[in-house]
Amino acid sequence: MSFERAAGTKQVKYGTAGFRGPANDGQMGFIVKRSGITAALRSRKLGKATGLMITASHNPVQDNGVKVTEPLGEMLVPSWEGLATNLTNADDLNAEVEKIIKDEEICSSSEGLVVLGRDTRPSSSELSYAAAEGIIQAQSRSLNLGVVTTPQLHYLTYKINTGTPVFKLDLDLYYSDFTNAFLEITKNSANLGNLVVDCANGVGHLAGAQFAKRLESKVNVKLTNVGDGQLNHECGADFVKTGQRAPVGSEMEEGVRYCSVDGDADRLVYYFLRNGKFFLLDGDRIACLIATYLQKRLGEETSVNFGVVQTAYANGASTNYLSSLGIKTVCTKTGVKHLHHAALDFDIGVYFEANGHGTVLFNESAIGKLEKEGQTEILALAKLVNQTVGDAFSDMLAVEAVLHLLNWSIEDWAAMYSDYPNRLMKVKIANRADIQVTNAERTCLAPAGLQEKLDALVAPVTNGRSFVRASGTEDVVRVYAEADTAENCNKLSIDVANLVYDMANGQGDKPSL
Ligand SMILES: CC(=O)N[C@H]1[C@@H](OP(=O)(O)O)O[C@H](CO)[C@@H](O)[C@@H]1O
Ligand SMILES: [Mg+2]
Repeated sequence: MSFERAAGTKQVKYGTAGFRGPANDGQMGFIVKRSGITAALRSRKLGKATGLMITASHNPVQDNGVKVTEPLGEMLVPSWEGLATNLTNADDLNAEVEKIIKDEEICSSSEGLVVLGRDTRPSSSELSYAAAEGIIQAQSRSLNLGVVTTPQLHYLTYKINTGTPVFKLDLDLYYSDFTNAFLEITKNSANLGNLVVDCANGVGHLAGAQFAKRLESKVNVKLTNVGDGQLNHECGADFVKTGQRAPVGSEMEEGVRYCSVDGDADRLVYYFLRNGKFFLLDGDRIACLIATYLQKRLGEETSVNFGVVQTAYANGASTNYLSSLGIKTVCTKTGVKHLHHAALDFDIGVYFEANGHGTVLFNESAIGKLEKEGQTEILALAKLVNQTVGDAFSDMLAVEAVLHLLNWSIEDWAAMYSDYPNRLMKVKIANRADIQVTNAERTCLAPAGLQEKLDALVAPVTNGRSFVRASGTEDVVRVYAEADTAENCNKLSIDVANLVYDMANGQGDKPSL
């Protein structure tokens, strides 16, 4: 694999999920190497360690990708996304690096530190050499964690910047922090029963095995899709959420809780058999479960300001459920960095994308108020969630803990509300940049006139809701529709998809179900 960029190579853009693409078309080597340079320069600029994760998450095994992490585990700041894009597309790499060093006033004698991790894809190991090459070239050291989940990389990057010495940085820190928090919260509980975890044939099986062993006294965890099949193929959180069905390898039984993580273990969805039928509990439900718990425990007199952050893809029934309880909700653009940012406006911000990516953030003021109000249980929960980023395993432990604390079965959780029938479609158009949106992606500005026509299609449909936006990770326009019945929902989504196809230079076959 070459780590150099050939002149004239097509331009790439650092997007919602960093850089992603096929692992074997000759591009990913230089993209990852140059991301190593970006992460190193960012580290030198801040005088703190940054992180670099090689993964393409839920994408097929042939793909790969790379993302840079800020020192406290957040996603790369937007201004540096632009620098990452320029650096990766530069014909003259040295000149671009010099330009960034000058513009960002990076001290020439500074040295960076980049915490490096990778998933289990066959291409990831070689790509980590590309990353290391870039990091060294940019006058920095790399600390290679080897094969880790994305949230483990974020968490350990955070740890190294908050006092843990490099020589003590170890995955055991991650496992013990979260298992200790779980054991503390559940110390008075009996065994919590059976939980089957689909590991998507990815890196999650390593984390899953550790948690299963460390928590065996409390919950009987059984792992499936542990690397014996193809990564993300007919399994994993994305497959289960999109297809609304169980992954391969799950002969589902009544009375058992099931969950799936994705290829890099930062997304989680639950499911179970309800009256013999598959029933999905997605990111919206996880957010609602945690918010319900917080509201019950905080009570009416609390000074803690908490709320839930969603995107337009959140099922309308979940938003209605939260507002019926008087819980504040905010809608942001798609992409966890937007949700994370909005969640910081609350003392306790619960944020989840419908697809199962999310976490709960507790700010300093929340911790102070919780201590004053004697909320030891919620303080224990704050230690159980990985606040750096969405983390499938920490979220799984949080769900298990909250169900226990509420004394709820998975049936009780499912009974919170009934999802409105919904459908997500993809439409291929000549240039997806032609679709311009605003209002947290719920209103389309261009092409001119599209929104008015879309409104006219939605107006007659009971509980109808629909919006369109260009994907940040695929070359498609996404069409979302919701309605009172599956039939109305299907019709609305097809109508809106055809509207986009007709008004925005649709390519290939006309959309159909
Ligand atoms: C509808 C949907 O699920 N969109 C996903 C998807 O983004 P798009 O911009 O829609 O391609 O990938 C993102 C990165 O994983 C994730 O944050 C987001 O929720
Ligand atoms: Mg992922």
